[in-house]
Amino acid sequence: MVSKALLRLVSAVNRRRMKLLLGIALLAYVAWLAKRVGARLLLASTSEVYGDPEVHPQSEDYWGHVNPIGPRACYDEGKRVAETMCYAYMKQEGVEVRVARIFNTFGPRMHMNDGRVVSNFILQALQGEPLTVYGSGSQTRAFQYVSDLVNGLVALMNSNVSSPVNLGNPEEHTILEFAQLIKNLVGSGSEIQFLSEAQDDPQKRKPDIKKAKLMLGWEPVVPLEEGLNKAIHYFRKELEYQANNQYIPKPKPARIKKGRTRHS
Ligand SMILES: O=c1ccn([C@@H]2O[C@H](COP(=O)(O)OP(=O)(O)O[C@H]3OC[C@@H](O)[C@H](O)[C@H]3O)[C@@H](O)[C@H]2O)c(=O)[nH]1
Repeated sequence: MVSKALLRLVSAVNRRRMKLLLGIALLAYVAWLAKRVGARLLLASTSEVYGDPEVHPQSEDYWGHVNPIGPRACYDEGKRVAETMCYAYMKQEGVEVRVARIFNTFGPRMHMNDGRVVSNFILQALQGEPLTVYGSGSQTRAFQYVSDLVNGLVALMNSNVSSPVNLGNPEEHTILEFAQLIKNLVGSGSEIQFLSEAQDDPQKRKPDIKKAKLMLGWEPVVPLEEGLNKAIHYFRKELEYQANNQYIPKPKPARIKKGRTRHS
């Protein structure tokens, strides 16, 4: 009876809400398991907990600015509640937790269908397709290479820092600058196509990594262009393996406001 009702509930929720519910249920299970076996728990949290920030750059003591009913809310609030649960388990059950707030990360072996800006732009540039910039492209991001993140996570797990720590590369660029950089690195003749802005898209994002530097002795070492060249090499090879070489990443429609497409 209960399981039928649960099945109906699960089938009624869409994928995003499902992710939120399953994420919370899984974390509760993992935290319980960590307590049982005395393990240290790592939460891969995110810069999305800061939402569309009113503080710049974002340091760990900033509480964030998230729209709780917007299209990003399931992800953002899911990660926020995951942090809440970790610290409740730490205080009440004595579970050791480490919380990494991970900023935009990229590198080889990203999924072709990932949908995030790095893989979209590289795949579009490699195939001579327009690079799809959402909104004016004046919003900023700071991208870290995957090996820097891995080193940061290892340092965090080996540390005694139980409060949240930002892991990201503070080199900040507008998305338009980023599109032009990728075009140049690929040597692509693609045009830049401006699409409607994504709803609740954070307008500025850059990690304050003073805490990671001081308490973990960590900072990113891979320059943006070097990391991008490695990612470009990877995607070029992947495309060669595609049967028809016709894969074109599509902008994520669910997060784009309805409106007319503009061309540069
Ligand atoms: O094709 C695209 C894709 C994205 N964008 C823009 O590029 C920026 C970055 O978008 P992404 O989807 O790559 O990533 P976001 O910064 O929005 O969120 C990300 O950041 C933190 C992680 O935890 C999340 O998993 C990830 O979604 C946004 O401003 C977005 O609107 C484009 O202009 N064109």
